[in-house]
Amino acid sequence: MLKEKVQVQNLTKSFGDLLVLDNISFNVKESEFLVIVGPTGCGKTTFLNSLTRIIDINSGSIKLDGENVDPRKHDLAYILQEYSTFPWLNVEQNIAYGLKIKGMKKDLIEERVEEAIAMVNLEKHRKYYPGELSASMLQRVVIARAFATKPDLLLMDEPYGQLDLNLKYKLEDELLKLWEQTKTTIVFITHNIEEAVYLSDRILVMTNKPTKVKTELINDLPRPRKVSSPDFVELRNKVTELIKWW
Ligand SMILES: Nc1ncnc2c1ncn2[C@@H]1O[C@H](COP(=O)(O)OP(=O)(O)OP(=O)(O)O)[C@@H](O)[C@H]1O
Repeated sequence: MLKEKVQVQNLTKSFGDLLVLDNISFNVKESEFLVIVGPTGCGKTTFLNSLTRIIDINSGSIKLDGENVDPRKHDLAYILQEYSTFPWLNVEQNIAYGLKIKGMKKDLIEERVEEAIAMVNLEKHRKYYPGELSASMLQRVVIARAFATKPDLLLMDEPYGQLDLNLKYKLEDELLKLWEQTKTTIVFITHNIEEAVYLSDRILVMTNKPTKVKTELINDLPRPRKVSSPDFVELRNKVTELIKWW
């Protein structure tokens, strides 16, 4: 039995009179790939900001490994839609940045950077600056930087939302490979139902605001998944029916 890594209990958040997150509870198991899907404006960002304590919540709790989540204590890695590389740092330096901030020793930083560069096949581009890299390479730098910290939890908010389809598929496959290798616990938020079915172990479907967990679906389709297989299409249609925010 895998242990519960994240426990969200009765999480409620409002801005003034606007109730955004309405008594949300769910758990994430260690090494699980959880995908959250929900309508635009349902409070994804509010949820991520609550998790990382950027904003205060009204009530409830978010626990990581049994303790109240605390970015100073826990290693939380974020991958967002915007490429958040530092243009004045090269690939190696970008990957090392978060490790330096954590005060890690130089030897360990070098080891982690090497490992991460190899994981995403950026050996030949280690001295390149972001302005010299393609979109796919930039995304790999961001991924490498996140995995280099060996995070307790990796949070991904629509990371591939703006990429063209072929590139998106390629990066999704790379992400799955890294996830399988590292057994990282991932919470991935998306509007894209096909992406949710392709990636997830479990899908959490959220309602419109005030947002609650509408339902959850276990996704045990065998990997690698084929988007055209009947089982895939059936699950995709099921999630689509459940969401129907349009
Ligand atoms: N600081 C704030 N003050 C007031 N209202 C806010 C604040 N932050 C978010 N909101 C409101 O909370 C609701 C949820 O916003 P949030 O940005 O979390 O949604 P989202 O699901 O991330 O949106 P999208 O799907 O567009 O990315 C919105 O109605 C938004 O206007």
